[in-house]
Amino acid sequence: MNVGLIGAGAIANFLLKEINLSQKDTISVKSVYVRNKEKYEALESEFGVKLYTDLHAFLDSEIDIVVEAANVEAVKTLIPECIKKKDVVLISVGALVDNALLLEVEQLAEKHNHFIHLPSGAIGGLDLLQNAHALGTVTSVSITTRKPAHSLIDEPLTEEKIIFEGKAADAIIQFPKNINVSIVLSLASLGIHHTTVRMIADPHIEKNIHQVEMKGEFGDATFTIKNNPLPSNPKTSYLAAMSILGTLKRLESKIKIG
Ligand SMILES: NC(=O)C1=CN([C@@H]2O[C@H](COP(=O)(O)OP(=O)(O)OC[C@H]3O[C@@H](n4cnc5c(N)ncnc54)[C@H](O)[C@@H]3O)[C@@H](O)[C@H]2O)C=CC1
Ligand SMILES: O=C([O-])CC(=O)C(=O)O
Repeated sequence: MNVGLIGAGAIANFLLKEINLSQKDTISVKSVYVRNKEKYEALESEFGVKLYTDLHAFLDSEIDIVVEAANVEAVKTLIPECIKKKDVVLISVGALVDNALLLEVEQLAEKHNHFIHLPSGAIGGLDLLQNAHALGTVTSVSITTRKPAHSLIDEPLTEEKIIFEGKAADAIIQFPKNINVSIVLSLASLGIHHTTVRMIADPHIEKNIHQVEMKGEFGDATFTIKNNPLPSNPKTSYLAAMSILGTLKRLESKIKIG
């Protein structure tokens, strides 16, 4: 499977390194869409990829699937065109808080017979949640996210501080780089207006910790994920980058688990 990447930041570099240099399987990154070619030209020789600044040339290059690893704005502006030509993997899932965009990409995917894959990112348990909601009987879903204070706010803290309490729909607007996980969690069951988010800035931790709680007719479940940060962007968890690779590997596999 040939991958076209959008973005050349922390997650994109993880994927370039792990897929093109370390992995010995059938996945390969061939093309990278960037806004500034000069800035990233070293990637071409380092990873054997071709850089593009023209979206259509990127989409017409030798790729089977587009992986977005940029930001919510890039999803809004680029993904509707991408989905007309290719399957897409999105990690800046927060963009889909915009219902008009969600409907647009869903309809385009239907019309052009492509798929939109939303990796679990920095959390887990989405398989369980979707199963538990197969009859529409999940009744509550919440996520408490605790991150190093400096990842979330500029204000210096000596003690932990709750910086957000409310619904996922509002959390992602206030923290578009930090709480994409709440939107994939929302899309997996109760939606952005019924999924509860609490965010805590903690000056005493190094990890990105997400606690997900769900209840319904199935029973209840709690997951705590203590993520190591990605060194090149500590706001982002290592697992979030890995989840894209996991999604790509599952696409290749003939046995689908979960
Ligand atoms: N779903 C999840 O669980 C998670 C999602 N994320 C999201 O993943 C995305 C990428 O994260 P990182 O790699 O850590 O961020 P980063 O800031 O290291 O890299 C983003 C890159 O995208 C580039 N970019 C921005 N707009 C672009 C555009 N229109 N076209 C091409 N390139 C563009 C930037 O120049 C930058 O190099 C962010 O939106 C982040 O919020 C991060 C962690 C978890
Ligand atoms: O990486 C994480 O721990 C979560 C994150 O930034 C996001 O969901 O946007």
